[in-house]
Amino acid sequence: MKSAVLVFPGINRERDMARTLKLVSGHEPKMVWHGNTELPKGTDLVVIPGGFSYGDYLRCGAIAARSPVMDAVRAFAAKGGLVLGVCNGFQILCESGLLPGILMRNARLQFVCRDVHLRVERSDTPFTRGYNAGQVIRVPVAHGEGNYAADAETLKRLEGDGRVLYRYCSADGDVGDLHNFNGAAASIAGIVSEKGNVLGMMPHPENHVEEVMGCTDGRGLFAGLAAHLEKAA
Ligand SMILES: NC(=O)CC[C@H](N)C(=O)O
Repeated sequence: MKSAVLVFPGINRERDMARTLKLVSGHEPKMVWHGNTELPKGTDLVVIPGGFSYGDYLRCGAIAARSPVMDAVRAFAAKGGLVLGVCNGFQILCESGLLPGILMRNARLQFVCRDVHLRVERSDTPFTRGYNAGQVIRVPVAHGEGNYAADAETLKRLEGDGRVLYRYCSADGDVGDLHNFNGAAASIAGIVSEKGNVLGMMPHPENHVEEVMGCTDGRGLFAGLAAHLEKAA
């Protein structure tokens, strides 16, 4: 696995992400500054981490989405390269047009920082193959703008094409509104692009990968990616 972690001014989760990528895959990722116009040679996974790029001014991710490096990411994704965006990374992917829809302010207009449960909707993708379909995992969230929204036609297409990979739920997998803490359409926590190679998700799986973190449920996502890329290599 040859991953690249993008770094924008104000991003603050890039080290957590790099540490997890190394821990789970055994390979050190390359850190890539936003002003770069190229990705490191041989990159097979681009990761856009969480944080507060450009202080969340304008809208979360809106300014970072216009960075020079995003043209390289667009070209990489167009060729089928795997891209993972977590939290601010998901917002950047939506703002850059790599994923449909937007992340609005949380329904109660408050920043939410706590563990939540996610239901893994399918296991036959590079981003979920470390889990079983229907499995419930516990991961942290920390965001003010995670309320996923899209027009009715887009939501219908996402559902119809099986592009919702992660959904907010209760500890036993109930996806009722009660467990949809940020008001996201259809309790959406993570979606993939039409070709299935770009995933954006609001929760932080990279922060639940070791016993010392209190939970290892996030590990499956990275283990699955590493297994997928090793097989492809
Ligand atoms: N953890 C994050 O990436 C936070 C994203 C963004 N700054 C928000 O508050 O919504």
